Amino acid sequence: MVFGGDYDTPDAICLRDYVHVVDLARKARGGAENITWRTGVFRWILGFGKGSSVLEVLRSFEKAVGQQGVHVSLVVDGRQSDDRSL
Ligand SMILES: O=c1ccn([C@@H]2O[C@H](COP(=O)(O)OP(=O)(O)O[C@H]3O[C@H](CO)[C@@H](O)[C@H](O)[C@H]3O)[C@@H](O)[C@H]2O)c(=O)[nH]1
Repeated sequence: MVFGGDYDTPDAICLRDYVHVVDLARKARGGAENITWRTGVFRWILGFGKGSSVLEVLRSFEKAVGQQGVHVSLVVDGRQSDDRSL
């Protein structure tokens, strides 16, 4: 189920700045190394710097596992109440 097909985006689907879990882990480790010599509260915002729609992510998934013949059927439903696109 894709939530919302009426966003002001190229394919009308909500955008997020998705980050690969390995990149996230690397940055988290880098951040942890940094705080060993600092005090206080720190906030890091991690992003790839490019938005991708839920639809693009699903199509990329299909392509990545395409040799197994995976196809994701999509149903576009209404937006989730508090969902906002990039
Ligand atoms: O079955 C699904 C699941 C998600 N989505 C959409 O995919 C996008 C990403 O959804 P989700 O993975 O739930 O992430 P966010 O909405 O970005 O929320 C995450 O990021 C928020 C801000 O950091 C946190 O508060 C939430 O707990 C955390 O889930 C959104 O547009 C959803 O509407 C769908 O279309 N279908």
